[in-house]
Amino acid sequence: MTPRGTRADEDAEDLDVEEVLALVNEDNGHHTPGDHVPPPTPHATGPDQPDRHTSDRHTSNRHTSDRHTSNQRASDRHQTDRAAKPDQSTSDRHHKATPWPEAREIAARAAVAARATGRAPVSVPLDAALGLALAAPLTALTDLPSFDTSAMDGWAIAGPGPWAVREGGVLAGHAEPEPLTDGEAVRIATGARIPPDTTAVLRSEHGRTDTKGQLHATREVQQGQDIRPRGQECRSGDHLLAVGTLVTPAVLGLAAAAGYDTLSAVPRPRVEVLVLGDELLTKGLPHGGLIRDALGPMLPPWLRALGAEVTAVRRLGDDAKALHKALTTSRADLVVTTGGTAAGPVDHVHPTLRRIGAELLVDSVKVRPGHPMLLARLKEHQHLVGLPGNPLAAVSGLLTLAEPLLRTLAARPAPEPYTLPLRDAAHGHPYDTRLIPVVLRGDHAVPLHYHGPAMLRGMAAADAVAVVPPGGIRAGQEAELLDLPWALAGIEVCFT
Ligand SMILES: Nc1nc2c(c(=O)[nH]1)N[C@H]1C(S)=C(S)[C@@H](COP(=O)(O)OP(=O)(O)OC[C@H]3O[C@@H](n4cnc5c(N)ncnc54)[C@H](O)[C@@H]3O)O[C@H]1N2
Ligand code: MOO
Repeated sequence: MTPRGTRADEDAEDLDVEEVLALVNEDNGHHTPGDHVPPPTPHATGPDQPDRHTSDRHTSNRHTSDRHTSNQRASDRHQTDRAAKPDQSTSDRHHKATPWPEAREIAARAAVAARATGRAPVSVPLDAALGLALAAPLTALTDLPSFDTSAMDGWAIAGPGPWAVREGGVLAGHAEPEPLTDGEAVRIATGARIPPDTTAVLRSEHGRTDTKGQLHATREVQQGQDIRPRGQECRSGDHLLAVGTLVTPAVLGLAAAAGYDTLSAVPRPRVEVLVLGDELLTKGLPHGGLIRDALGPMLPPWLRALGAEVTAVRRLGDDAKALHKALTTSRADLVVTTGGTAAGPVDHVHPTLRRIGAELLVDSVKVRPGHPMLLARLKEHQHLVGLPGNPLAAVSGLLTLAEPLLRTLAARPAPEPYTLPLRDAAHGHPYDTRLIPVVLRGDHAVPLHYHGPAMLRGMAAADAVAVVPPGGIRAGQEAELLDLPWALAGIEVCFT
């Protein structure tokens, strides 16, 4: 929604005065000749500045780093500058910005409330249940195995050998065979029912028949060997899986084996995507100031990988009326907008939310890129995530707000947090969390270049995203990592 020519390039985020100062402080004055460092100017943040360092809930060793301390000094200096010349509008925006970890918690909590009141479990055929969370425990509907089963191809035998071999044989799927008598054997296949009074199964490679047709064991036979007794894995009524278990391919297999045709599951949250911006093309090359829409193709599969059912992707241009109508008529659990979150002349998201009386739960986040992202409650069970238009900023909004919200609505388990050392240093923002695409190489994460807010080049090559706390991370220092939904499983099996 950026009217052409009205706004400076946001990639200049990397030249933000706060950050340049932080880098200066990190270097402790060791500049190479010709370094250009802008002089301190009146700072663009609000009077809550000193609290920022303590309000972020990253690991404590990061907070106590030298870098942090030097940033604190930079912050103190900014405080003085601000006192001399406050900027009210930007001050307000920074003042209300939510720390990154807290924004994620607010998104998850909003979904807990919506899920508790608004989302009944559904009964889903097995072939449609992949990726859903179980809404009822999986309880065995049968014994498994449901009959005594041969574990091997060979002979069912009764008593000590040699054995007289009965005519015919028993195959998997046959009805219950006639009982054996002592000294008798019958050919049997893996998975076939064990005849009553069988004492063991002799594998085909462990038996030989003599010229009179008598069967001899070529090694010692143990009572019950290679018989899978009925109920070995579970008895009918046994609890197999808990409520909330993610339905994976293996869960589908177990459910089928245990007798299920349908599963009671938490439905996928329905998500509608509204792509805003008159400047967007859906095909061909950029021309005449128009650019390709990168978010329309990227968001639906990403949202599906996060557990959503994408019910519609609509391109609304920069049309406040159309946005108002779309928001007031949507029946989705979550509306995701792209662009229009800032305060430009055609940024209609905030005015429209005000107009419809939506409650802003998060109104900008202390994260780079993507700080103008927002979360609003439209109705009791309906939320809106406003993603900034810059493509990597939109990814940041997905990871920060949409992921915890959708995961919680879908009742999926939270991923286990994990860290890896960064191979190279990652510069941080002085006050905000920074999200940087990384590739995983051995036991290190390697930060990628091309992570400006308008760029997807780094993210498209990434395995994960590193969470860089205020002040940055030194080479070799551990960084929290967020997995991308396809990185571990591969795109075809990320349960979309
Ligand atoms: N005066 C200020 N201007 C801006 C601020 C600020 O704090 N003060 N924040 C900047 C930041 S940070 C971001 S991020 C953007 C967020 O802007 P919007 O959410 O209003 O997004 P737009 O202005 O509509 O677009 C921004 C940028 O992204 C391009 N875009 C939009 N949609 C798409 C899409 N679907 N595919 C590809 N590219 C898209 C759009 O053309 C713009 O270039 O605001 C800054 N401004
Ligand atoms: O710089 Mo904005 O942070 O592009 O999201």
